[in-house]
Amino acid sequence: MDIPVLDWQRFASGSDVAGFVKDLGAACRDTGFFLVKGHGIPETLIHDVFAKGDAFFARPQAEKAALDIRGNPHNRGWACQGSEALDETSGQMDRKEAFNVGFDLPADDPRVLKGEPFRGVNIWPEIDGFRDTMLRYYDAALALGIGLHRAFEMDLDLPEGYFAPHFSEPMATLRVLSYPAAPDGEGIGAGAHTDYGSVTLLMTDGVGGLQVKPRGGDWINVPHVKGAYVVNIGDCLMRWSNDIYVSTSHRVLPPKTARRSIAFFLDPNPDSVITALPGTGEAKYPAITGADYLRSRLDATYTPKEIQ
Ligand SMILES: O=C(O)CCC(=O)C(=O)O
Ligand SMILES: [Fe+2]
Repeated sequence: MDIPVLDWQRFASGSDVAGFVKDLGAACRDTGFFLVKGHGIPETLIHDVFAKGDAFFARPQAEKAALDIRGNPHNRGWACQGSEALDETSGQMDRKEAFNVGFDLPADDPRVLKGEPFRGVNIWPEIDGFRDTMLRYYDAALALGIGLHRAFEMDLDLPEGYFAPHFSEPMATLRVLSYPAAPDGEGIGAGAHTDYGSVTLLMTDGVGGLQVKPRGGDWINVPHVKGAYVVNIGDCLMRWSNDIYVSTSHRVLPPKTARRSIAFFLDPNPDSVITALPGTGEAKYPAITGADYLRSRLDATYTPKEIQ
């Protein structure tokens, strides 16, 4: 078992579409983890997201607390140290903090006014260029995630464009993460979990700690390839593909030196109905909307603690 490195240019340039789709399909069935290089997202943009994240995490607690995610019904804002346990069975809280940006809508959007699930406005710290950088990155990562679904649809023998209407206004979340140095090695950076959505695009700063546990195997380190995304299949796509693709458990060990990462979780539109894709056989799971599925998973992750 290994984690392959796939070159997106083989698909995007049209030079080796069939070969890329075959390799991608194999990875999605094996561990659901692969690295993607040649993605075309500018290094400078990635650098800027890290820098804006650093600037935010360095702000005083009181300022960050005004953006607390626990007061936000739409999964946006700041998740402080000790607010989350990705492994909700471990009794251990994750040693990390994070900031979430969701699908951006104006305050007067009718869905926002009606309070539809996951249809909220983003909340922003007062940091020059923060909003603009995050939204530019959000759009670039979304385009790549949608592109990957074009390749999934070829691999799964779906009609061209099958996934597009499910990702027209998706519940995608951009999340910048900061893991403090933990030289004591105690606890966990991010507890063992599978991701909830369709696909996750993860960029790290190269500090180690991310591990994956293939089915029937032991924990292995995810290799770092500079500039490449770590991409993994989430539970929603596993369910949607009727278990043809797999999501795999992963975790982040407490790092010796401070570690940062940028996760982009691509979930479908809230009202997308997730039911076994055509041609995948008898459905193993009942149909569920994207919003109901994501909500059920998020509720398990956050503690019911009140905001202090
Ligand atoms: O920070 C990382 O490297 C991975 C984080 C992760 O797996 C998650 O937030 O779902
Ligand atoms: Fe994850």
